[in-house]
Amino acid sequence: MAPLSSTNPSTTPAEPILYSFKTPDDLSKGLAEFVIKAQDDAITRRNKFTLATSGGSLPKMLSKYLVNRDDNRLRWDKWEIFFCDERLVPLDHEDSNYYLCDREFFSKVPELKRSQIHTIDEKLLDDAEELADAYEKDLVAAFAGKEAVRRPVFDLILLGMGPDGHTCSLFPGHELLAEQHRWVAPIKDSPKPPSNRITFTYPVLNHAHRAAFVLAGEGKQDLLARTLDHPEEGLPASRVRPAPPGDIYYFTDDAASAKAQYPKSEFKL
Ligand SMILES: O=C(O)[C@H](O)[C@@H](O)[C@H](O)[C@H](O)COP(=O)(O)O
Repeated sequence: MAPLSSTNPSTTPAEPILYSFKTPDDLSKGLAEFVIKAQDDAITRRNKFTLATSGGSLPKMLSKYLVNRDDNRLRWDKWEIFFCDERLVPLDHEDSNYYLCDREFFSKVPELKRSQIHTIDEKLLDDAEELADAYEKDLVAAFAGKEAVRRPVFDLILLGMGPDGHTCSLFPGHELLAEQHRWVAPIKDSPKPPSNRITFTYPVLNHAHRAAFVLAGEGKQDLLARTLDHPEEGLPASRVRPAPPGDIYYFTDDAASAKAQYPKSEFKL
């Protein structure tokens, strides 16, 4: 695999790196190794690891080989977790991405404190604008360092991809695809229910150190081929191209990558 700490010296975003694993289980194993490497790099650099996660099928695949390890490689106390998008429902609602991630992942890691997980403010559920602004302020606070924060630079952003090519809550043809200022935006007309959500925007996604899509199963074949082989279509997912020195990865199983012509890279750390 390309070295995670490699710097891309040009101003053109790096080309996507596609890893295809034989089975979903192999994918989960590789993903866990990748996350641990990203964690280690981040801790070496800044003594903390900032991760943003999505909902959907991702949390389950992510947690499989990260929880219940006996090798002490995970430095949970250094993790700071955000959500790439969130639905405007209470945190104990089945539709909540936090709820899903907690069920599949966080609750299985007793070392992870609730204060390390940045959830939406439930008091603001009736006001999507205010809620998005409040979540953006959380980002500003978390990324404020010695230098003024111009963009939050996540160590790792983990993404899913919906059947229409959406990622986070950025949907094809939606005006939010053009958002250049807000880091977190409300969306009141999400075609995927529930309709009220907040989402990271491209200014956040495209400034990450590394972003990675995770997709498994035959159902993703056409979508992955469209995204990687036809970026000119401009699907929301293919617009995730972090600025240098950022990198973009695709973690798939062989079923999902079967139709993509895009070259696969050998996965090695
Ligand atoms: O809140 C959401 O709706 C998700 O964050 C969403 O962006 C998800 O990642 C994709 O829809 C892929 O979902 P699957 O992994 O279930 O296909």
